[in-house]
Amino acid sequence: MAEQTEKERKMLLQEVEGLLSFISLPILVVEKSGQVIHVNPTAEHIWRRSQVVLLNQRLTDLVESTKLLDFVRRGKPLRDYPVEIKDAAGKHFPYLCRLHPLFVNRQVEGAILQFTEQVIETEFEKNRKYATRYSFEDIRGNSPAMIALLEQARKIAKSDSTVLIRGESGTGKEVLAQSIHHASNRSNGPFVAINCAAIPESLLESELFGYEDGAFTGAKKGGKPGRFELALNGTLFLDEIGDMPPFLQAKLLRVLQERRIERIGGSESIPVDTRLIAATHKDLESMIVSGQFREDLFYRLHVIPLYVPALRNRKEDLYDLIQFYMKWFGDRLGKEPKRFTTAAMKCLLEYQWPGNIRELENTLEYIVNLEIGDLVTISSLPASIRGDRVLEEEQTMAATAAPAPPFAASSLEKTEEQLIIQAIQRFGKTTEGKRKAAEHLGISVATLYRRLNKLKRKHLV
Ligand SMILES: Nc1ncnc2c1ncn2[C@@H]1O[C@H](COP(=O)(O)OP(=O)(O)OP(=O)(O)O)[C@@H](O)[C@H]1O
Repeated sequence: MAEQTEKERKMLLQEVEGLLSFISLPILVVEKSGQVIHVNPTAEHIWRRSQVVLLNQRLTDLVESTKLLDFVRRGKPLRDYPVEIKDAAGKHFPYLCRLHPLFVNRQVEGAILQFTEQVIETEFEKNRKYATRYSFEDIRGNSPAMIALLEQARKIAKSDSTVLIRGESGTGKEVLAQSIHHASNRSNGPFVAINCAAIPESLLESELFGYEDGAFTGAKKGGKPGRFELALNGTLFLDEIGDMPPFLQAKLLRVLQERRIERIGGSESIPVDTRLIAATHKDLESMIVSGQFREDLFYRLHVIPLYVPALRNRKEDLYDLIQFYMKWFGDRLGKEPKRFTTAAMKCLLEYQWPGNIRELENTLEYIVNLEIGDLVTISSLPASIRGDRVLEEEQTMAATAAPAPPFAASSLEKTEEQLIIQAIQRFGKTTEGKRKAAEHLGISVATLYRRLNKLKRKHLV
């Protein structure tokens, strides 16, 4: 009988070992005391110790965590509990631990622990993170300025020379940079972007060049590659280069000259195989004169200069872009495209668009979201765009609805007076009422007060 039980126990042990060997994540089985009693081959690989050595270890020798052993003893199941594993060389690596407690007669006897890498991304995730969203086909615009720009950009896409893209904010500089990468011989490599204005100076250096283990207080264990390294065989997009601090301008210049980098706190010189595209909305020439930007760096970057025109300088493209975004947001939000009154369209076409395509995109998203039926009038446009023009449209609409009166300045004036009187009757004469009336009419409060004073003089209000 005892012989039979012993045989079954041995079989069971072999089954456990066999099953564990099929699992590609590192597994430790521990007793309540923390003594390791089973490991799988992946664990040997992760801890860089043989099975025999691991079986003589205790959990606290292998995993850095103040609480894990306590959880084992209490039989507490865990999912994604952050710990650090310690390898034979004493290096620490962040992992997430899953704990499955083992009970016999309701008493905790041990646990199965499974570990998953915490920060190391899969190739798929890496590629998705650094993939481009845009290609030349996505860039809309048939104005002569855009046609010339796109022709030039397509021509230089295949070369490895540094590109400097200039243009106002929101004109599409990053879209162009991505399209160049997409059409280049490096399109299978990553497109890594960094905004030099958005990252604090103190972090920008380590983000760009990376660092070695222990390079500074707070540095991640094991070090970290910088964006230059991440962009290997791909393109590095340095956005807002005009905001790069002087000491980094000097460092970047050296990298461009030597095509090698060194991580902070490291001594190894790493070759840089990445194409550089820089962009800025700043006037670098004036910055050179005022000593804020290095002239030598400017010439290193200015190998292929491209200029993206502001939207107000390519008004030929506006109508098409408005229709495009109306349809695009309509499709995305499941809404029918709306029509514009002539005056509303005129207003959009005459507006100066200081925020360029980004502002246009936001405006169309706003309009598509409005619950106003299918006709967009001036009063549905954002106040910053319609300005004082709402009256103009209401007058035109009133004029088309009623039999056309003989045009006279006085009739226009009367319509305007009527609209103001109606708005005041509707919202009231209080300060809040006047504010609402002004908003409804699409004019500033100051303009409303001026008009009301005039009406008061005529004893109409
Ligand atoms: N030609 C274009 N056709 C369609 N959409 C465009 C075009 N150019 C830009 N866009 C859109 O405009 C928005 C702004 O583009 P992008 O971020 O490339 O501008 P930018 O010039 O890099 O801005 P910033 O200087 O503020 O970083 C993007 O959301 C993009 O979808």
